[in-house]
Amino acid sequence: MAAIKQITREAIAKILDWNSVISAVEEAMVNVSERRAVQNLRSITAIPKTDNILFAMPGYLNTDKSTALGCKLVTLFPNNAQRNLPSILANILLFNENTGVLEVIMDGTEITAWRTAAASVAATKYMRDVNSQYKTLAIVGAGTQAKIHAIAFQHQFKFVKVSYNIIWDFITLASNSCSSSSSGDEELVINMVPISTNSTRKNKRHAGDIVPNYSEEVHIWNRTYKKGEILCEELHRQSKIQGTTKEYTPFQNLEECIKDADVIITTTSSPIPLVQYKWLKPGVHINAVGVGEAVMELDEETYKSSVVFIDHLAGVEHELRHLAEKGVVFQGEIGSIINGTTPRPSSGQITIFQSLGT
Ligand SMILES: NC(=O)C1=CN([C@@H]2O[C@H](COP(=O)(O)OP(=O)(O)OC[C@H]3O[C@@H](n4cnc5c(N)ncnc54)[C@H](OP(=O)(O)O)[C@@H]3O)[C@@H](O)[C@H]2O)C=CC1
Ligand SMILES: O=C([O-])C1=[NH+]CCC1
Repeated sequence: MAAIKQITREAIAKILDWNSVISAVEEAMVNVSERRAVQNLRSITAIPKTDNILFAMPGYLNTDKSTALGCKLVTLFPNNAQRNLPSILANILLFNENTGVLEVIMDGTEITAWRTAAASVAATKYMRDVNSQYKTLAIVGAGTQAKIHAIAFQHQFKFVKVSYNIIWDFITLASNSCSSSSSGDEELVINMVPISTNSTRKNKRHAGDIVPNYSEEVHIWNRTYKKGEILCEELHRQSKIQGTTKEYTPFQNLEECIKDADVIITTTSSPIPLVQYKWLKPGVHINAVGVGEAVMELDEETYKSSVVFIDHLAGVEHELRHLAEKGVVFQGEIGSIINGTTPRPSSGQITIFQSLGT
């Protein structure tokens, strides 16, 4: 038998890019919904007297483009941060579908991180109106998923509101002479500011100059505030290197963090609800990503007052039975919105993508 090919985490990380991962995940979601992909219930082995879990996630795909028989094995060890290891570690095994011979073992840790964020991106794109404007993104948590979601969402949606001040020589704030327009996902707001009060004068700005202000529109709340602060600094540094100068703000208070958000992403292992319905802005979209034996990031009222879509119906019926028993209705899979068999929710409704994973 031929040697098993091994693909390392570093090799995988080099070839991932957002456009490819997002479109592959969207295609996978459609394949799941059209039952071209065989995705059985995953097995969950909870290790007694710990919070640790081993997931086995087998699958088979047979489409015009590709066939694959594989199994992802994932460990969730929530206290791994103390050991300087990721909480989620994954390996993917690929078999020859004619002989059953194991051909490839690839590291799945990076793929799991990117795939999960790409699924939330796809859900946000398809559950919301195509013309939605996104100004404020709030992320709950500051671990691996929080960081990769921040990067993926900035790639896809650009959540930063840019306002421009035009410097004037005279005081004129007549609103009909202010112009406002939008381009893409960014909002352009032109404010007229009398030059006598504009501090940029000492920097030799001239009347008529347009001065960009970047407002801080990515909010991050974390149980351990310091880690949220460190993540914000890291994301800000990275965006500066890329020349995009985005701002990320850490919050001490969760309500303050999420109350103005257009999109919220929850990425924690909290066993008690963090997000409360009474704090939410009408029409907000939530991607609920935290998953585990007892994880519950949104309160019951939020689920019951929202349109809830998921990634894999059978998996959700099995693993989130407790929510269904409380009356939470799962409307369908994201794949069925992407392929056009289910309409996207109407705007104004609070929407939730409850992610389980694959
Ligand atoms: N849906 C999917 O497809 C996937 C889901 N996941 C799930 O996403 C979640 C995050 O994973 P990952 O980012 O890798 O994990 P990390 O360990 O990197 O981050 C965990 C985050 O959860 C926070 N947290 C843990 N316990 C609590 C609590 N009781 N109350 C509030 N916050 C808490 C931590 O805060 P602090 O810094 O204070 O410790 C930290 O911000 C997990 O539940 C995981 O199972 C992961 C991959 C795929
Ligand atoms: O998709 C995935 O790999 C996981 N979902 C929940 C924990 C791991």
